[in-house]
Amino acid sequence: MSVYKALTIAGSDSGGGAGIQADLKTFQELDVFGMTAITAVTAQNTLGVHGVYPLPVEGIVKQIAAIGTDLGTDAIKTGMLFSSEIIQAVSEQIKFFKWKNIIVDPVMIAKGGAALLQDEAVQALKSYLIPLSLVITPNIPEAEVLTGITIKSMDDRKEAAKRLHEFGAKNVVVKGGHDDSSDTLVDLLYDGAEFYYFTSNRIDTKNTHGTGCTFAAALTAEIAKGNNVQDAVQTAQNFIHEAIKNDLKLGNGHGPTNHWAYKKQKVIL
Ligand SMILES: Nc1ncnc2c1ncn2[C@@H]1O[C@H](COP(=O)(O)OP(=O)(O)O)[C@@H](O)[C@H]1O
Ligand SMILES: Cc1ncc(COP(=O)(O)O)c(N)n1
Repeated sequence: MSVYKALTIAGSDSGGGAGIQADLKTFQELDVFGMTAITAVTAQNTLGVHGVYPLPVEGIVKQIAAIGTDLGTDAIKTGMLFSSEIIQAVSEQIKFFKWKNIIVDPVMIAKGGAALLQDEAVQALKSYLIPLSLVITPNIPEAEVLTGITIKSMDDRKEAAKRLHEFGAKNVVVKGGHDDSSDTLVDLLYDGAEFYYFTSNRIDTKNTHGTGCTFAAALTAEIAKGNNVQDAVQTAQNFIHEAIKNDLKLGNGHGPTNHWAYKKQKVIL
């Protein structure tokens, strides 16, 4: 039996719904062996972020090197990277180990508004990490910050996707969760030649903590298993859809999604 592996380089969410915790749960559900390099510890729950504690860059580099010099990985997901120093160091490690299947979720702001990326680090994302990515998965506000394009329509989103491709991302997914103009939700994929539209029904819930992390982790797991980007985006959308639809109703604020739901529903079918 082949064991496929994925490494997540991201922040820890003590509440278990986003960050490293969401990534590991998603990898496990999709039959991929998960490994971690933690960039920052957050004190967080469904009500918000109560503290952010970045790790020393040396400690982050050592975690990545520990994977690179022994276990290896089939794909990497990056999430909360916090500072330009961390982004540079992570990018150098990715180049050093010649890793290719890099999925960049350009995490900037938590749902409650707390900054998970310093403002000056946006340029480092563009200069160092995005050019190494196989797929970048911004939500609409993140795509706006990265490109400077105000996104009001699908044409604006396509323009932003093209710009992100010019920055060096081989594939761009501009996710549609923040466009509440319709009940149909569209995640847009651009591969440098064509646009692909992945549609789903919008679910009316406040429990969307960690949706972006979970979507990108599912995409990473599918790439780790050797699937192509289009199929991986479709599975990621199916995974997050089930996770949101079958929410767990935990906590008093924006609750986590249900990482068990996709697999359970597949077993029942
Ligand atoms: N209310 C919702 N109903 C169904 N799917 C959703 C909903 N909100 C987000 N999604 C899906 O979750 C994923 C993350 O979307 P988005 O909210 O745009 O990103 P982020 O969580 O990074 O802000 C996307 O695949 C999107 O289609
Ligand atoms: C450690 C960490 N990483 C990422 C997010 C973004 O999650 P969301 O999907 O809620 O925007 C988060 N809240 N915490």
